[in-house]
Amino acid sequence: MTEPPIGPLVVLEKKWPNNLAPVAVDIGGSFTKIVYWRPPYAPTLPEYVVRDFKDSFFSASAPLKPDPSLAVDISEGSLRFLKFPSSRNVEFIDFIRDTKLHHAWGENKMKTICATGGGAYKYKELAEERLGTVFTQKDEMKCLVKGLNFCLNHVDREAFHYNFEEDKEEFLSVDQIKSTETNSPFPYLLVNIGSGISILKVEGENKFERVSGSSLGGGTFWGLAKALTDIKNFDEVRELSQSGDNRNVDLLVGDIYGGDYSTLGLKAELIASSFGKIAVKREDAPPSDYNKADVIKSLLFMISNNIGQIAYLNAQTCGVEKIIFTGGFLQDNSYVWSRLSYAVQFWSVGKMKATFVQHNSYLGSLGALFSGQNDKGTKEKTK
Ligand SMILES: Nc1ncnc2c1ncn2[C@@H]1O[C@H](COP(=O)(O)OP(=O)(O)OP(=O)(O)O)[C@@H](O)[C@H]1O
Ligand SMILES: CC(C)(CO)[C@@H](O)C(=O)NCCC(=O)O
Repeated sequence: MTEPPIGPLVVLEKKWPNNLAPVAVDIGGSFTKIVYWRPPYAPTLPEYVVRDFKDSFFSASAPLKPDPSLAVDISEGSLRFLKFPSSRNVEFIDFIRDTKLHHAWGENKMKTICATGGGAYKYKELAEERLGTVFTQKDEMKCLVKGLNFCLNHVDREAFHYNFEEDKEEFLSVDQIKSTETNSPFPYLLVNIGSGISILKVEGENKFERVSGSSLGGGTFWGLAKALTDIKNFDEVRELSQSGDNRNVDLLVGDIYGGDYSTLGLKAELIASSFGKIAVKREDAPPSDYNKADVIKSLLFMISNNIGQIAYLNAQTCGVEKIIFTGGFLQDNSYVWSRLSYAVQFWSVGKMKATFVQHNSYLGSLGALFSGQNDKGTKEKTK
C-alpha cells in the first residue's frame, strides 16, 4: 500500500502546524519518554529497539473520546508511548532518526519536534545536529499539567483509586473524576514522582502553581535500592515487595513500647523508625535475618510514607482535598499505590483520597505534543 504523502496532517490539518512532527519527547533525569502518533498505514517500529521497554498505547479501540478543540482524530490512528533510560539518550536520538518519526510518516523531514524535561535543554544541540530538526523547548510543568488534564478530561478509566484493603484498583470515569462543585477535575494537588518530586496546585486547564518539591523521589528509592542490595532490575522490586518483611529492618512502636502507645493512638505495628532495627542492633549480635526483600520493602515504605505525608501537608496548606499522584515511580507499582493511599488516608483521617492515573510516565510528553499545535515553534518562556 502506498503511503499518503503528508501522513498525519490528513487528520491534523486544521490546527497542526505543517512543520511540526507528530512526535514529542520528555527527557527527564531517569527516563526519556516519547509519544508519537501512528496512522493505520504506518509500519510498526522495529522490535529490536522496543523490546526492553513497555509500549503502552491509546489505540483506536481504547475508550478515548476525540476532543474537537485539539483536532486530533485518534480514531484515525493511535498515540503510542515509549521509554528509554536517560543513560541511552544518544541512542534515543538515533532511534528517532532511524525510525523517521520526525518525518511524520511522509517523505519530508518536519522542521520541529516539541521537547520538554531538563533534557530538552541539555540535549538540544546534540539532537538538532543529529536529526536536522529543531527541538522546540516546552516547559516541563506546563506540559505535565496539560497532559494530565487531557487524560482526566478525555480518557475513561484513566484515573483510579486504590483499595488497599482489597488490593485492587477502582477505576473512575471521566465524570467521576469531576468535583460536584466545579463540574471539573479542579482543584487538585498534583504530586509528580519522577527522579525527584514536584508538587503543583492545579486550579484550571492552564492555571497552576508549583507549591513545593522534594529530592526524596523515585530516584532516591532506586538509588538506595541499588546501593543497599545487588538488585539490578526494577521488575525485581515488584517481586521482592511481595515477599519482604519490613519488620525485620524497621523499628516499630511495639519494639519500643512493648505494645501500643495508647495515649497517642500509635499502634504497636506502626513504624517508629525506618531502618531503625538495623541501627540499634548490638555489635556482638548474630547476623540478622533480614534480606534484600526486607530492605526493598522497608525502602518502599519509607519513601512512600514520606511522600504521602508531604502530599497531605501540602494539600492541607493549599486547601485542596484531591491529591493526584503521577510519575514513573508509580508505573505498574501497585505496592506504592497501596502505601500512598494508606498514608493519605492515615494523615488526613479519612478526609482525603489518593488518585492515580494510568499514563503516569507519559503526561509530560503528551502535553508537549499538544502544546506544539498552536505555536510556530518558538522557544517558550518559563516563569
Ligand atoms: N524499569 C525501571 N527502571 C528504573 N526506574 C524505574 C523503572 N520503572 C519505574 N522506575 C521509577 O521511575 C522513576 C523515574 O520516573 P520518571 O521517568 O517519571 O522520572 P524523570 O522524568 O526521568 O525524572 P525528573 O522528572 O525528576 O527529571 C525512577 O526514579 C524509578 O523510581
Ligand atoms: C528538577 C525536577 C523539576 C526535574 O524534573 C524534579 O526532579 C524535581 O522537582 N526535583 C525536586 C526539586 C526540589 O527539591 O524542589
